[in-house]
Order: sequence, then structure tokens, then C-alpha cells
Amino acid sequence: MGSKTSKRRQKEKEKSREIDARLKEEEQRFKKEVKLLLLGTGESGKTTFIKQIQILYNEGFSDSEKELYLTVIRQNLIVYTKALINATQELRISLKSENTSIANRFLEYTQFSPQVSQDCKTLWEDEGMKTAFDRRSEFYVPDSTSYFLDNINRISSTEYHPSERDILSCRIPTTGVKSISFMVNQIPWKVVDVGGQRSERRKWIHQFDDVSFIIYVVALSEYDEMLFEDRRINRMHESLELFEKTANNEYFHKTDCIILFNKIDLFEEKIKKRDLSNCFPDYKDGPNLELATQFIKEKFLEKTKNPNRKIHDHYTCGTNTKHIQQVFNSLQTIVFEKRMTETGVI
Ligand SMILES: Nc1nc2c(ncn2[C@@H]2O[C@H](COP(=O)(O)OP(=O)(O)OP(=O)(O)O)[C@@H](O)[C@H]2O)c(=O)[nH]1
Ligand SMILES: [Mg+2]
Repeated sequence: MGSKTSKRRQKEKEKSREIDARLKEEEQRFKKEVKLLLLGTGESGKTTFIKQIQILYNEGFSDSEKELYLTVIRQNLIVYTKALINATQELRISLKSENTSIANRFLEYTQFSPQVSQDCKTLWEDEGMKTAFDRRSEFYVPDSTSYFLDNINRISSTEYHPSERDILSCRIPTTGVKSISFMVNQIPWKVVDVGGQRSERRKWIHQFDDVSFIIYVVALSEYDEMLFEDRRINRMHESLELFEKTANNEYFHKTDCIILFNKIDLFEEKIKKRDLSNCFPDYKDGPNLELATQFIKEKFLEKTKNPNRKIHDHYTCGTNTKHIQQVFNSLQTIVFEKRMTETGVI
């Protein structure tokens, strides 16, 4: 009788140990790091996404980062004002006669100074510079150039500290790989950012292991723009081709994928003036925001060869923290539900 009881107890103990071990294993699986890999062509908004994550989950930007952005913002103002001046000359856009000599002396500037700031302001008030900016699809300046020129007084001040908005708008092309790690509800997350320009893409493959999600970023507003790397290639066509390669890459057959249709703010403005049929001759619906975005979305989705594959999507303005918070919330829900299913809880 005694030995029977002790045998039963022994069995119960073993069973309980087994259950504990299984629970621990499941908990570990549930709490395994979620790795998000940001992919997409150059300037689509990948780094802006990671900056937003830094604001939302990692205490924002340090003083030394702000210092770096201050220097880049001021230096970019010189570079892109020069690009606008050169464009006025190449596209035969006239500046006011009194501004011609200012434009010529501006082309010699290399370092930010009160004089540079004053000349930036005078030139940006000239309608010719604004016309050149409106025609930026014919040469290269970043979209954010107008934002920084509009804020020249603040940026020139000796008291200037870049705001979050300034940092989100500041463009530094990514070279190599950057990542950010953080915890949300006891689950560790890692977001990996890579450079999207052609020369950077060969480095992507080193990041392909253990990816939970690919976030493929598309700049909606680039449908009438040419690649920085090759001015003959339309940016949207390049992005579609790259998405096709990414989505059908054997590494990612089972990886969840989200497309961020980004720069919706710029797209909304542009679609009123530039017909989408310039990029897609089969587009017939004119300046209708909803139909145009839907059309682009379908162009991307039809590139995936596996019709059963679920591709999530969001329309975003990458510089709007609330938009990225919403994307992240929906990612959390997907991860949670997936892990609950995998660990057999539901
Ligand atoms: N207006 C607007 N600007 C955006 C948006 N998303 C990103 N940008 C701006 O677009 C520019 C390029 O963004 P990045 O995040 O640097 O692009 P990227 O994909 O990391 O580019 P690479 O590092 O070259 O691959 C920056 O100046 C951003 O501020 C958006 O939704 N709206
Ligand atoms: Mg980047």
C-alpha cells in the first residue's frame, strides 16, 4: 500500500516537473525576441520609422545626437539651397535681378554663418526658388528642404536645439546596419534598419536570420521621381521590383510582411497636380486619393507569387508619431495572437 502511494506520488511529481518544463519552454517561446527588419528603397522612410521607435520606446534623442543633427541640418541647408540655385539656372527659372548676385555668392559658401542664414532667407522669399522646388522631380533635393528653409530663423539662432520634428525631417542616408532594442510588455523587440540605396542592398542578406516581420517601406509620393542613384529609373518602379524580389525571397516564405505606404501627406498634395498615369499608364482615375492609393497597393500586392500569403498594410506619414504608434500597436496585436496560437493557448 505504502509503496503504491509513493510510486503514485513519484509519478505525479514527474508529471508536474514535465508540465513546469513545458510551461517554461512556452513562456520562453512567447517571450522570444521579435525582430523587425525594415526594407525598402533609399529615402522611403525606414530610418524615420526607427527614429519614431526611439521616441516612443527609447527615451528619444541624446544631447550628442541632437548636436550631430544640428550640424547636419545646417550643412544640408547650404547643400540644398545650392541645388535649388543650380536648378533655377538649368531650368531657366528667373530670380529677381537683385538676388542674382546673392545666388552667385551663395554657391561659394561652405560653412554655416549669419550671412549664409540671411542669404538663405532672401533667396527662399524669391518665387523663382519656390518654382524650382516645385519642379524638384526634375533634379534632386529632398522634400524636407522647404520645411528647413521655412524654419531658417529658428535654425540660425544661437539658442537653436533641433526639435523632434526637425530630427524626424532630417535626412542622413543610412550606410551599414543600425538597430534598436527595447522591451514592451516583457517582450523584447529589435528593429533593424538598413540602407536602401542600391550600393547598400548587398549588405541586407546578413540580417535575414530569425526575422519575425519584414516592414517594407514604400514612399507613395515618389511616383514621379527618379532614383538618386540612376536618374533614368523611376523610383516607384524600382520599389515595385525590389518588393517583388523581397516578398518572393526564399528566406522570407514564412515571414510576416507589412507594407508601409509612407509619405501619404506628400502624396495627397502631389496627386492633385501630377497624374499617376505618368508612372502607371493603366491608371485612369485622376486625382482621387482613395482610388490612387488603392491602385498602388494592388500593384504591390500582385507582385507576391503566393496568393495565400497575408500581407498587412498601413498608410502612414512617417514624421507623424501617432501614425507610427498605430502601426506598432497593430504589430503588437499580430505578434500576441500569433504567439498565443503557436504556444497552444488559443
Ligand atoms: N513629408 C514626409 N517626409 C517623410 C516621411 N517619411 C520620411 N520622410 C522624410 O523622408 C526623408 C528620407 O527618410 P529616411 O527615413 O532617411 O529614408 P530611408 O528609407 O532610411 O533612406 P535610406 O537610409 O537611404 O535607405 C527624410 O527627410 C524624412 O524626414 C513622410 O511620411 N512624410
Ligand atoms: Mg535610412
